[in-house]
Amino acid sequence: MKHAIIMEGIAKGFQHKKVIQPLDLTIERSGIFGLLGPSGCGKTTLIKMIVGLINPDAGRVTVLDYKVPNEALLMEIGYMAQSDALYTELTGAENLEFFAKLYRLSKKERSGRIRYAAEIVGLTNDLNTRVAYYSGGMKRRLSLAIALIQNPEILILDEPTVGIDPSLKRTIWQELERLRDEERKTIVITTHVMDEAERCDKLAMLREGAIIASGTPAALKEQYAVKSLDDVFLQIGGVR
Ligand SMILES: Nc1ncnc2c1ncn2[C@@H]1O[C@H](COP(=O)(O)OP(=O)(O)OP(=O)(O)O)[C@@H](O)[C@H]1O
Repeated sequence: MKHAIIMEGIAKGFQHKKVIQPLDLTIERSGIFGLLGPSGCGKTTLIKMIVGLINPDAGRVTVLDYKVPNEALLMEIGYMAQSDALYTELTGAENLEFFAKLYRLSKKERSGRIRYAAEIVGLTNDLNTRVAYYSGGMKRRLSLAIALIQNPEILILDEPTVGIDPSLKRTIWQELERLRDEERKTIVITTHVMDEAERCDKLAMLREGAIIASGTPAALKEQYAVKSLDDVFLQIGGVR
């Protein structure tokens, strides 16, 4: 299987407003794919359709050869949403334990995966604190740890590093690259941050629900004859 994600003829509207124009998108296995575009262009809507959280009005989504939605796929997708869905009355460790159990990991697997995920997001020393006392950034990090917990084939991360300090951001990116290189994982991220976009293998740029450019960061810069992805972004976001 060459492609992890195939979207064909996908369209979506909310209350008569077209949010995703009919579009096709394929995402290869084992790579980091970035979705870029101005606020409100439809990035989150698009990834929610990959995860199976919302149904497209038209078209078909296939993930790892399964037609979405599919229950078996839940095990294979780690999803970090933009808003945190955490149990604030529980500690960080209890949240991780809860999700690890949901994915039916054995006791031994659970403790190993919790240790790993907490380490990656720098929460090892805060695991026994109730999430109600976490800062915004700590909650984001816990959400990322939950996305990693069952060791999924595909990670879908909606602005994963917002509110995360530069040194931890570096650790997280190193781990995403390791997951791609050593474990052949597929990672899809949305971002507004251009240095992150530079690290993606491929990008799709969205505007008003349509993909208006896609390719490697280098190819996009060449296409728009500019030196930085910021300039590509500005042209796409600004020029109509
Ligand atoms: N459930 C909904 N009901 C109505 N409108 C919605 C709904 N979800 C999204 N929208 C609208 O769809 C458009 C695209 O939203 P979406 O969240 O996909 O954008 P985005 O590119 O992820 O934005 P951002 O970068 O700000 O997160 C917006 O105009 C938004 O208001």
